[in-house]
Amino acid sequence: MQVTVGAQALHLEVDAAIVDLDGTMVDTIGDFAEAIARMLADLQLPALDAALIEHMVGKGTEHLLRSVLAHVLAQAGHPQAARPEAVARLLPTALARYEQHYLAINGQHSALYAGVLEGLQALRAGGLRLACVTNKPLAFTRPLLAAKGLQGLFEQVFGGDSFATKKPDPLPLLKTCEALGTTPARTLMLGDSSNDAQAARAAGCPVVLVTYGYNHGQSVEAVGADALIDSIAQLRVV
Ligand SMILES: O=C(O)COP(=O)(O)O
Ligand SMILES: [Mg+2]
Repeated sequence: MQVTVGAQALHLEVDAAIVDLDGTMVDTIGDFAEAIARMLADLQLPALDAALIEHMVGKGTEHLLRSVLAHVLAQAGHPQAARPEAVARLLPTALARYEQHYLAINGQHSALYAGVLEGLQALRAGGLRLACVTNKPLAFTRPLLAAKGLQGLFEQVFGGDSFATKKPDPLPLLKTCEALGTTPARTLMLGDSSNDAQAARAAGCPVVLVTYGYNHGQSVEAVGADALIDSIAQLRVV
């Protein structure tokens, strides 16, 4: 079917859409900040400026916690040469504490972006098939989708630990197309960051990015998506 993008001239011939989660459907920075704050307190490490978290989200939990620990140690004046070793030493406990805290607060400090529910429901009603592919661990993803009333929209849900690699590697998108029985060329990637765009390009999927997400704190203008939208409700099946 044909999907139009707001008032733009672009028409996409697609059968399905793969939708990213953090920064695209749900503003989860508050959840990340809370779980990180509790983890750092457990490890008796100083707190992190919450504004920095947005720049570190997008490549999964381990990458996030490595970035957080490196930053906190640097702030505390830990010598640079010894930092990788200190991060590696702290990481297993940090991961365990973080996972426990994240699961306890999942969804409580996060909110759906405007237009997500209506936009996705309209796409579904128009016959577009939907899958969710996130770099978030699956154990965090399913309860969050349920808490925000999104779970029924998706035929397939995959997390950052569902496959051998995460976005920006194309494998999660290729595997999702396989699961849906669609071709990448007719499967739209809808995301908020360069990870989504790079994965889509490498897989051969068209890609539309939202302008309000994280993208490592940088504008999505330069990422090279087929289109940018301010709301998922701008996508329409015609
Ligand atoms: O948890 C992350 O690192 C980001 O997840 P996303 O792929 O849903 O943006
Ligand atoms: Mg995202």
